[in-house]
Formats: sequence, structure tokens, C-alpha cells
Amino acid sequence: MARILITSALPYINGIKHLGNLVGSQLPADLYARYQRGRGHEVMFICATDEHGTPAELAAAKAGKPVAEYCTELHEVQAGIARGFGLSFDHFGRSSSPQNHRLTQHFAGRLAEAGLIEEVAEKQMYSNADGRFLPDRYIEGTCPNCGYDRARGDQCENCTKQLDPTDLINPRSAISGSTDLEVRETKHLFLRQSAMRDRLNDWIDEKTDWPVLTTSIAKKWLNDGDGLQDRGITRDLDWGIPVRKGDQDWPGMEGKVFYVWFDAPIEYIAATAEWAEARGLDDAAWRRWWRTDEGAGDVRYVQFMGKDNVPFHTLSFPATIMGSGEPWKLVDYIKSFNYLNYDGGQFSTSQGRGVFMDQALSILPSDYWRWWLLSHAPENSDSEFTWENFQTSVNKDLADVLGNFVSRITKFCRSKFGETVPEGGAQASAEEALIADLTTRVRAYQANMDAMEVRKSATELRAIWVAGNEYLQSAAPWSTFKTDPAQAAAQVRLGLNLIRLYAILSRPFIPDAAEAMMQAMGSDDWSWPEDVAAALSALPPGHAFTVPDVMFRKITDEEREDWQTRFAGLRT
Ligand SMILES: Nc1ncnc2c1ncn2[C@@H]1O[C@H](COP(=O)(O)OP(=O)(O)OP(=O)(O)O)[C@@H](O)[C@H]1O
Ligand SMILES: [Zn+2]
Repeated sequence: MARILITSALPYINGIKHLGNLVGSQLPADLYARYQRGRGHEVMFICATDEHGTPAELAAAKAGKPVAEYCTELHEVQAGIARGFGLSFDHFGRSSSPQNHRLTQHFAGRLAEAGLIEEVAEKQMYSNADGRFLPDRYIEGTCPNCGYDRARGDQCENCTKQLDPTDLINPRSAISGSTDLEVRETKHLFLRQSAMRDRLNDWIDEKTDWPVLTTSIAKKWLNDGDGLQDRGITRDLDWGIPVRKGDQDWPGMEGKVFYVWFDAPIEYIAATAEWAEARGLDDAAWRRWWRTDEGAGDVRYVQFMGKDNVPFHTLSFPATIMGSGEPWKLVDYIKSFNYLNYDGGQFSTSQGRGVFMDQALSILPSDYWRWWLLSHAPENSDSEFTWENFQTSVNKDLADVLGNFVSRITKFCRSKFGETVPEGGAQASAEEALIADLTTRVRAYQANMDAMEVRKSATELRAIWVAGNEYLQSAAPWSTFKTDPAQAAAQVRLGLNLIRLYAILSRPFIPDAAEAMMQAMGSDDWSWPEDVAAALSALPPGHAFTVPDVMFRKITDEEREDWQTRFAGLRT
């Protein structure tokens, strides 16, 4: 049994996530976690809300709530929706947790001792009207690059150029709108990533099996222009983790907090500590996942994320871990994704464009979404959600192929043999051919799942469903029954066993439907079909089953048109 640590990029706290966020991080991570558990491995699957930074403060201000209260509420909302989508986290933590405060301060202290933190005097915009500094999104103005008049202090949304607050033309406070601003000097801490460039470069070079998307982004940041830059890791904000050197004060840094991108990945570790505490376990329970000197030597650590998160996971977070000089677990594999776009444009949380997770669940069960999203995951390029494609895929793959198979075989059996697995007859060449074909296909499915090739895995799973349907079509037990009822019984017996096999294999993709199939087959034996032939005789003659309710209904043209109109605009 292997031990596999899986983390999904942390969803930011400032609202409900869209389908792009879901398929770019949490959902494929869940697929992999479920699959590895299904294979019998020990899995720790961690996610959390990312709660610090200016967007959280601004969203709280807009909602008229104190930021801590806002984050607590939104965390609960996101946790509920995650449950609705069947995301099987072992723990869904919060980056504002006391565990993360302690660990983040610990890492900063270690990095300072190692000489990897520099104090830099910086010029920052100060608002006299608001009585505070205006970092990042607290300041807006005209983009010097494209002229867009609502560019933010960290980036122009229109042309995507990265900006500094002092770059903006006609700057104004995003809190009060005041233009009474002045440039003041303030001190900040910088992580000396440039000093670790060669180490990071060598480490990335070892990762020859990583997706090109991951390594190409890392290499770009390592090599473009003047190479990897030092990074500011503190901010003049109230909300966040106070800057401390371990458990000591940090003279000159009073009133400052760590930058959200410094503390967010550390929350992967802290959330595992939260997991242990929530279960009344001791520190050793979580440290055996994270400290190679305390049991994590045999852990394989896999991260999932969208492409914009790759630089932080390939460079900044590893710089923190390596720079600490302590034996914390480094990531072994980074699975990254391109973007899912929405009907001719982009998903956007800030603009409210696209379909959001709560809306999706309000119109159809999660399995429908899980199947479409995973089978169209933006792996090798960006992909696009269209309602037509969604309708076609759900109706064909889920309703016509899988749902229809389950319905036909169970109903036919009930009508001719009753609700138990029939006895008599023997497997003939058609059954042997099917078993041989499925044996090959299950191996291919496993190989793709092991490699985290999400789309290829979905294609193989669909082919496994199709193989059953084609067998049923050609074996035609309803015809066989007229001349040879014993042979028909053998065919139906195989068909019922196939439903159980499908439940096990499909569970990572469509867990609710898988449960329904397994329950209808009157079994709770989820053991992985290492031997397909044996798995296909697990339900013996005489074993009772039930005919399940319709598993997948079809999406009608009227519904599709209705949803298309309903979700065409912007969510307010
Ligand atoms: N359209 C998309 N397709 C796939 N993954 C995405 C998409 N947009 C964001 N992601 C990924 O979703 C995960 C969670 O992101 P996060 O909550 O920080 O939102 P975000 O990146 O700010 O996007 P947005 O502003 O649209 O919400 C990250 O791994 C990010 O890379
Ligand atoms: Zn611009």
C-alpha cells in the first residue's frame, strides 16, 4: 500500500467558485484521490479556503461585514458546495487558522536565519483620507500600458499587465475614491528567490515526467529577462498573519502581515495539522505526511492547479521549503491545467460571468457536471463549455450508454427471472471475448488514471461502458431466452456483474451514480477488479438485486435553451 498526499489549489474566499475553478483544481484532485483510495492506497486529500489579501477585505467591505466574519461565512458556503459536488477532502481547512499562523511565522523565521530574507525600503501609496497604505487592489487608476481606467494596483484586468501601485496614472483609493494620495517610504520583507535560482533550476530539471505546461511556466520565470526575481512577502494590511520571526517579534515590521501568496501554500501543511486536531490526534499523525524525518519518506505528494498558480508552486513554495533547511516534503508531481472558457468568453468571478458551482447544482445533480467537466478537462489546451456540448455529452454518454445499459439488463432480468441473479448456462465465446477486451481496457484505464491523464481516462471509461452495451446488443438475451433460457441466464448474470464492475470503475468520476449502481446490486464490495474475470462472477446465482430508478435523465432542448439564456448575462 502506497501513501499519497494530494492537495488542490486553494479556492479564494471572495465568492462562490465557477466551473472553471472546479475543473482546474479541486475536481481532478478529487478524481485522483478517489481512484487511489479505490486501489486500496492510503490517501490524504487536503484543500482549504485561501482567506487573506486585499480582495477578501474588499469583498467583506462590499458585503458590509467584518472580514473575519465574512470569511467564516464564505468558508461554510464553499464547504457546503464542495460536499454537494462530492469532493472527498480529508480536510477542508482555512488559511486563517491558528495552525497556519504558527507555521507561516515559523517558516519566515527559518528563512531569515538562513539569510534568505531581505528588508527593503519601498515607496508605497498612502491615502491621507483613509489613513492607510493602499497595496494591490486597494488602489485603482488608469493603466499606463493600455489606458483602461479601472486598472488595479497589482494588475490591469484589461491587458493583464502586472503593475505596481505607483505605475497607475490618476490613482485613487478603491476604498474611498479619494485622490489625496502620497508616496511614502515603508519597509518590507523580500524572499531572496534569486539566491535560490540554481537550486530551483536543478530541481525542476530533475522533473522530466512533469506536464510540459508545468515545467515550461517554471522555466519561463527562472530564465526570462533577468531571471527569477526576489519577491515581496509582506503587506501593510490588518487582515492576515502578523509578521513574526517564529515566535519572536520582528523589529520594524510591526503592524504588517505576510503576503497572501506566502502563507497560502503553507496552509497545505497547516490544514493537515487542522485535520489531526479536529480528530483529536497528536502532531505525529500529520507530521508523518509532511516531515521526511518523521515518516513522510515514502509519501508521494501530488498537487493540482490551474496554470496561473504554477509559478508559486514550482518556485516560491519550494523556495520556502528548501530555504527552511528543514526536511519538509517537497512536491513530487504537479498536475496543471489550462483554462476552461465559457460559451465564447472567459469565466470570471469578479465580473460574475459563467456558471457558478451553486447554480450548477441547482439545475442538475453533481454527477452530470463531474462527467462533463472531467471528460472535457482543459489539459493540452484551453477548452470551452457550451450548453450544446454539455447536453450532447450527458445525453449520449450517461443516459444512452451507461444509464440505458443498467436499465435494460435489470428490467429484463426482473421480467424473466425475477430480482435475483439467475443461475444456469455457461459462458461462451462472446462472453470470453468481452472479458478479454475488458481486461485490456481496465489496464489502459488504470494506466491513464495513474498518469493523471484525465481526458484519456474518461475516454477509456466510456469505451468500457460501450463494450458492455455492444455485448448486450449482440448477445440479445431477450432473443436467446426464446430458444435457450439457460444461455440467456448466463448472459444476464454477466450483465448484472458488469453493473457492479462499472460502479467500482466509475466511482471516481460519478460517485453518486456509482453508489446507486452498487446499492441496486445489493453489494458493498468495492474491491478493485485486479482480475476482471473474477470480478465478473462476484455476484453469484441467487444473489438479490433491485432495479434502480432512472439513473440519468436526458436534457431536453427546451431546458438547454432556457439555461443558455438564463446564464448568458452577468451574475450580480
Ligand atoms: N477558467 C479556469 N479554468 C481552469 N482553472 C481555473 C480557471 N480560473 C481559475 N482556475 C484555477 O482555479 C483555482 C482556484 O482559483 P481561485 O479561487 O484563486 O480563482 P482565480 O484564479 O482568482 O479565478 P477567478 O478570478 O476567475 O475566480 C486555481 O488553481 C486557478 O488556477
Ligand atoms: Zn492595461
